[in-house]
Amino acid sequence: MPLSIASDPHIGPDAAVPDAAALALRAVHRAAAELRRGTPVLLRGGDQALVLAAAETVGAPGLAELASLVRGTPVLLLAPVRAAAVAPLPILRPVQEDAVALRLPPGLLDPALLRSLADPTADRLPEGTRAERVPAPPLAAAALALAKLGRLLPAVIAAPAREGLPRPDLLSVESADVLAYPAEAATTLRRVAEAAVPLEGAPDARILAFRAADGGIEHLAILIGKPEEVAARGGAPLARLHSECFTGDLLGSLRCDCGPQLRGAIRRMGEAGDGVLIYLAQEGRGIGLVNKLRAYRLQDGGLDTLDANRALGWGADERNFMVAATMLRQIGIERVRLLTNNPEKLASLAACGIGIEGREAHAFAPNGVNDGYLETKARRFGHLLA
Ligand SMILES: Nc1nc2c(ncn2[C@@H]2O[C@H](COP(=O)(O)OP(=O)(O)OP(=O)(O)O)[C@@H](O)[C@H]2O)c(=O)[nH]1
Ligand SMILES: [Zn+2]
Repeated sequence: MPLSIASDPHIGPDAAVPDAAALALRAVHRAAAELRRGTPVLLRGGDQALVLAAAETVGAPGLAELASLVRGTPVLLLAPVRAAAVAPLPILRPVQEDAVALRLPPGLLDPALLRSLADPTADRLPEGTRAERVPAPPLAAAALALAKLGRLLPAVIAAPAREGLPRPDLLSVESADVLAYPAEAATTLRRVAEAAVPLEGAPDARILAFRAADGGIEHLAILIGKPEEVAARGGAPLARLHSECFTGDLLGSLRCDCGPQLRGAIRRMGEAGDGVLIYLAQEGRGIGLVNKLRAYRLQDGGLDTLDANRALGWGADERNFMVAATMLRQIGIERVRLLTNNPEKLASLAACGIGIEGREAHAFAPNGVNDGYLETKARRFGHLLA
């Protein structure tokens, strides 16, 4: 039978015209993908327009394309902590701004140098490289936020767009849409697949996959027993928000406690009979696997897990727990007993409207490698040890 769009009850008469929110998500996701492949994009806000490319991915062709699209000399936008490392201020004063702009000496705009300025784990900066601080252009904060949405280092080369843009091949995105993207994307999460997957220690398990309209990676809910029925009876099921950790969850890395926490939560829910584990595609506390590996390099050089994130230009914890709250609500769970040691997780989930009926400690003994990491989580993130 030929496919008939009109017969699909989910596609109404206006379906050919995506609404403004869908267009905004689409534009941001496409723009982040352009940055990932080293292509310039146009960032607009009010009467301002910046052309930018990611320092980490841009090659010589991308830089030449950028130069043809802008007026003036491009500047390098960096997160303040990274800027302080490559262009220290003469006197120490508190850094207030979201982004710092650096002007590079003429003729020094080459991809390898940009990468060295952006990435504290890349090749050392050539001796005598001088970068001068200049006022950051409008939209600089949104420019860095867009790079971060692409899981790239927050480091972009940027200049005001030349008159007459946009060009048809240049992707354009609104700065307000970039800043609103994480919360907007979370509201569009929908269930797309479900199957029983018996697990060791919890044979009565199902996996539900949730996809957002942004085109991003799916988040998963692992339901053990019938937590939605516990909720329907007025109870608060055991719940765990677990952020993806490729190294710990899959490979059994000893650097962190994620593997034992993941399997321990499943075992505990299996013993209790019911529970829900939200498995968030927010690797490395939201910075992505590539940046987490960079953070590990910095930790091997003496920084702790928090300062390593900051040295890369990221915040200490970049996760968005609105995703978890939306998924829980769609499953029918409004109140939980949360397995966690992290007070920030409790506060964030509560701020997203999920009732916290109690906290269940979820600590595992150090393994001889992750001792410093656990100690840092307690001392600097305020993790509760019992
Ligand atoms: N950036 C960064 N991420 C890390 C590091 N070590 C582990 N992670 C990530 O941290 C996340 C694990 O955090 P969770 O276990 O969900 O949460 P938590 O903040 O430790 O709080 P708990 O609920 O008490 O476990 C995973 O995404 C890991 O990939 C690190 O050194 N740097
Ligand atoms: Zn881990």
